[in-house]
Amino acid sequence: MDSYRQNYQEEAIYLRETVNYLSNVLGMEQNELAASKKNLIDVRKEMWESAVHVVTEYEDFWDMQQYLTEVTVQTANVSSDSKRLKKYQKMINSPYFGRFDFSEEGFQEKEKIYIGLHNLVDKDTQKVYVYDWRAPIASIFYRFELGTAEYETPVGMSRGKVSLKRQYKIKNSKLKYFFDCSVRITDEMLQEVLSQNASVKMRNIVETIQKEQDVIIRDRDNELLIVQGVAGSGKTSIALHRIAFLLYEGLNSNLHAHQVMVVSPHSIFTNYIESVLPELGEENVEQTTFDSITEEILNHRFGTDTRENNLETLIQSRVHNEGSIKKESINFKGSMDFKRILDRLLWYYAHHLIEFEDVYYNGIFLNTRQQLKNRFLKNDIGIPMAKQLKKIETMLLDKVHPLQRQRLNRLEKIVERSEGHEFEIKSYSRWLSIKQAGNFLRQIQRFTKVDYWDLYKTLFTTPGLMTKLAKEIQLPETIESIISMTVQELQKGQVSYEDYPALLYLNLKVNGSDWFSGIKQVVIDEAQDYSLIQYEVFKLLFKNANYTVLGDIQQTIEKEADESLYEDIAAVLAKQTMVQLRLNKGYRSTYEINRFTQGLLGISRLNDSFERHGKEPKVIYENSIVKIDRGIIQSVSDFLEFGYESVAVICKTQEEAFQLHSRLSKSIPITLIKPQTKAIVKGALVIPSYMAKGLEFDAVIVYGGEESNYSSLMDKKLLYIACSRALHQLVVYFLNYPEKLNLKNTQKPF
Ligand SMILES: Nc1ncnc2c1ncn2[C@@H]1O[C@H](COP(=O)(O)OP(=O)(O)OP(=O)(O)O)[C@@H](O)[C@H]1O
Repeated sequence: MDSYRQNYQEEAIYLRETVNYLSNVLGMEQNELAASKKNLIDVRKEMWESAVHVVTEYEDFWDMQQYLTEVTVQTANVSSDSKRLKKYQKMINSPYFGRFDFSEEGFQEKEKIYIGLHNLVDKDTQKVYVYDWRAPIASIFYRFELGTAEYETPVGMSRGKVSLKRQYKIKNSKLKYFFDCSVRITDEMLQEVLSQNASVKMRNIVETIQKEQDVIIRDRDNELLIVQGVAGSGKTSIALHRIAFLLYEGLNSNLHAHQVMVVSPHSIFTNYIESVLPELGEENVEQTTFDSITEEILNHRFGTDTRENNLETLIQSRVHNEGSIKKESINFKGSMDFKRILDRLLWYYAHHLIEFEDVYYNGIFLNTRQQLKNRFLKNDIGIPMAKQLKKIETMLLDKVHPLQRQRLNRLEKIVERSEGHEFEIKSYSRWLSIKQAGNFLRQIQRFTKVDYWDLYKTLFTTPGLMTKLAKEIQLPETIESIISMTVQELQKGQVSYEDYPALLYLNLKVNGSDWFSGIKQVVIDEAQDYSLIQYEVFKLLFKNANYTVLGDIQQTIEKEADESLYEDIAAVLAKQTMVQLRLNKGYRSTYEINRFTQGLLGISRLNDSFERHGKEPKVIYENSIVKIDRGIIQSVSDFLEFGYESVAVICKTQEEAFQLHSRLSKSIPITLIKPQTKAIVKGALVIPSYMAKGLEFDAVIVYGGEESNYSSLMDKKLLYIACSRALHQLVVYFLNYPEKLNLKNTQKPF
């Protein structure tokens, strides 16, 4: 018998043993779940039949409480039993995907380590059938070639030798094939995974995690992990696998899914990634977008301007002068300089703009204005301003309280003497007393109430205040235009999108925040899209959290940014330990598409890309829109016919997408993706470039329009983002020849 067949037989036997054990476990788990469900029903029934339904005495309450506790315990049992059952059900289809043989230093025996989605251990014999991919020893599989290897254990590094690495394809509990990979996880498996169709949901990559990705996933030493990764390098996938890893680790350190927050760019993205963790056997974590944080904390006070609206305005108005002021305004209002000005505004307000008054109650002296001011400014423990002022208000009201009683007595005497209220002396006096107390409260609230919105308006509407506060800070040359643009908007009662982070910052500084204080881990994807003030807001919101921040400088569109952004982010978040890592290899697109997209940005030294080959991208230019439309319709039909499941026609703006969709939809079924869209569907769709960020499609058709459409650097980045969404095929349509873009592979000269 040749060695492959012999190995095959051995592997088939091991798989059978594993599946048999799993089937037994599944049977037991099913029984346990059935038992715990029955217990829950019994307890509920007993509670309904025996416990009192109306609590009248303390004993009733006690009785009820005991039932409720029992119901809670049984519900938790059902939930954990069904979670375990699901885990094993998922495992039985494919219990493991990899193996390596490891001889640990100091031990004779060679261990066969099988790696799968979860641990599988025989409770009686302690035999480990499968190790969870997140277990410390499993890191060897992802990081080491044949030969010496090491992994971290709670008592230090453990070293040894790897003598075999093997990968498996197991489906429906049957071994399809396996192969040995002497160097690293072979490209063969990765080729197969990457050549599949794109899905409307992101998938897990646990079988093919690459070494450099594994380093990021398993980092435990740093409170802040920053990753710069090129398009398609796996940043989002890794972020999610990292969460799964941290939750696994968290079994000991008590990290739970509800303590993890993923900040996503938009709700389509939220929907796109939400199945990965459940696929990995973990509960879904909290997800939010900056826009929903804004809405929630600012309590819908300023309308509903969204990031998408803002981008749309910015991209469309670029050609006009207001575009550049708008851009300057966005840059300035998101900068650390502006944050410093806001800090000074808060200081200035506290020291100069709160008009404390001497306080009397019915002629009785309570406090001088100076006493109140001193008390307010002596804020050793940094209580937020609004809370500090509230304390002063409470102190004054406490002083007034006993005086109010005396005042009521006096009022009763006065009312008694006056005409017209003989039969309502008490109630009328009380009414007078309440009215006077209200007046007193309004009087002190002239200085104890502070509104972050008033503060912000003051900054822009008080002549010279911005310059005064900006001492030694370099204001933009266009500051006067920015101020007058802002004042005009404020006068119309409008608040621009770029004002939101500053308003949030002021709000959180003035009122304090306990909104997300329970969050222990924060993942910020598309990190390049947030301004430094937004990071200041994150820092105030997620005070007690560690951060994983992932971005790609090449995909920045609102502002000019370089890699110093990451240093700035690190400075803002100010964590004790941090590391910055890079992912330079793109996995999403074919080699040809990768080369093309990088050429768009004029990158001379091309980033690495995984060598999966496909067709060269095409650039087609036509001399009329009608011909372009006809071409797009043909391309969409060809791609769908070929078997691609997702074909995206990417336009620069929403406006363009809308127009194009209304023309195309007369000839083919095609979906328009709008800012309100919550989820991507299969088939053909039209989508604006900035909404396609983070997503991917089998084939991408870029509607280029006029060449001038993509002439500025920001536009080129939009084009880059659009093109880098393609997995297998890319076509770009232009109206007339795009001279300046220096595109290769142009076809169809007319
Ligand atoms: N190790 C891997 N094994 C299999 N697939 C991978 C691997 N790494 C990345 N991929 C695939 O590459 C594609 C891109 O991954 P992902 O979206 O996470 O990249 P990204 O860096 O966030 O991209 P972008 O910045 O362009 O949005 C996905 O289809 C993902 O499944």
